[in-house]
This record gives sequence, C-alpha cells and structure tokens, in this order.
Amino acid sequence: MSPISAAPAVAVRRLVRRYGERTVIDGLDLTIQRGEFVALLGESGCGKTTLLRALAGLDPIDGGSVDAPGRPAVVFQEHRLLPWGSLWRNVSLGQPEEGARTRAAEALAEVGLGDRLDDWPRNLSGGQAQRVALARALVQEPELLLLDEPFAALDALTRLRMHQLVKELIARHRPGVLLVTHDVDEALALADRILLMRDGAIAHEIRLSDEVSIQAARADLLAQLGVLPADRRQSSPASLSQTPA
Ligand SMILES: Nc1ncnc2c1ncn2[C@@H]1O[C@H](COP(=O)(O)OP(=O)(O)OP(=O)(O)O)[C@@H](O)[C@H]1O
Repeated sequence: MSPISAAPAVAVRRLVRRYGERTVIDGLDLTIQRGEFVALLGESGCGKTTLLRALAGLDPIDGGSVDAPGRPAVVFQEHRLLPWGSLWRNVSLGQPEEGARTRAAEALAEVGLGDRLDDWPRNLSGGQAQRVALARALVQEPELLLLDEPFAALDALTRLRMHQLVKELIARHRPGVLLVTHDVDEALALADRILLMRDGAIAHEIRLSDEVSIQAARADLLAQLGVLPADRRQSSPASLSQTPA
C-alpha cells in the first residue's frame, strides 16, 4: 500500500569495476526508484556502458553491491533481434510458452506493430526494429529497464517519435529506467533526474521538477560538461560530441 516501503528498482552501493589495472567505476552509489526515469550523461569512455552492464548483471563487479529485485531488461543501440525469428517469437524469447503469442501481440500493439506479429526483422526500418526491442523488454515486466543509447542510430524525427512512445510506455508500466545517452536534449526531454558521470562516480545530479526550467537545467549541464563558453550556451545545439570552442 505505502509507496515508501516499496524496494527501489535498483540500489548500487560503492560499486567498483576494473579492467585489468584500470579502475573504471570507483565507489559509485546510485538508487533508482520504480517509476523513476534517470538519464546518465558523461564524456565518451567515462564508464556509462560499463555501469549499465554491471546493473544488468552482464559483467562481474570488483567491489560493492548491486541490488535489484528482479531481472533487468536491456535495450541496446542495435536492436539485436534474431533474424530467423518472427516478430512475435523475438518478443517472446525467454518467456513461458503458454500465452506467449497473446502477450507478444499485446506488447507489439503497444509499440504500434500489432499487425506485424508474423513478419520478419529484415522487413523493419531501424525505428520499427527498436520498437520491437522495446516490446521485447516490456513483455518481461521489468522492475528496472536499462536503455543504452537506444535511439542514437535513428534519424531525428524517428528519435522524437520514439521519445514520445517511450514516455507513454514508461508511464504505463512504471519500471525504474536508466538511460545512457550522449544527447543532453534527449536527457532533458525524458528524465526525472539527470546524472553526470566523471572519474568513475556520479559527479553531478539535476532533478527536473516544475521549479527547474529546462533552459536552466540545460545551461547547468553544458557548463558541467564544459561543452561551450557561457555566452554561447543558450543558442547552441546540445551534443556531447562537440568540443570546446
Ligand atoms: N571489455 C573491456 N576491456 C577493457 N577495457 C574496457 C572494456 N570495456 C570498456 N573498457 C574501457 O573502459 C572505459 C569505459 O568504457 P565504457 O564503454 O563504459 O564508456 P562509455 O562512457 O560508455 O563510452 P561511450 O560514451 O563512448 O560509449 C573505456 O576507457 C573503455 O576503453
């Protein structure tokens, strides 16, 4: 009954992850509540995907703890659909056989592909394939959904449409979400909270609320990232791929 007693979607304490001698994650703390949408930004190579993989249980960790109540679902930049499986089979992968087609049909309908159950991945556009990947994640009813730049390879318009769809899906299913992205505006459009990763830990946090204007949050993030000098912040496109002027 009380939302206060509900366990978070994930609780990370003093996480350490090394590759050989190199410590990529160094004592990182992070908690994501169910229904909370968190975006993670940071310079290329700072360890965002490493963190996501640790949360997904895909890689071992070298210290600390990751507590998640269920098995997280992950959507990657590339759709990772199996070419020899129909769309509904792809969505049902790993699901109990009984009722699988019905559940896949519901999930595909949710992403606007309810009439393509028996179609094949090769017949899909990039955006459609990512929608199937989302359906495959959501059919698992995850407490924690991990998104590793899932929209990065899409054209700008398709990306905006995907943002709208993801917002609707998250509002309905209410998993905790961690979105790894390079796109400041994507983070601002989708997240309740934006984290900045640096030196193996969370270096900065912005909680978006009615009191914080998107413009102010954007200026703060860009300043933190050192993307552009202060006088040019407001009128410049927000992408981490830019270098300081
Ligand atoms: N399997 C691996 N073995 C050794 N080093 C690795 C491995 N995977 C990642 N690294 C290194 O760890 C660091 C963090 O990589 P990671 O992919 O997590 O960064 P990222 O922030 O996601 O980068 P990007 O934004 O470019 O995707 C990088 O320096 C990378 O070279």
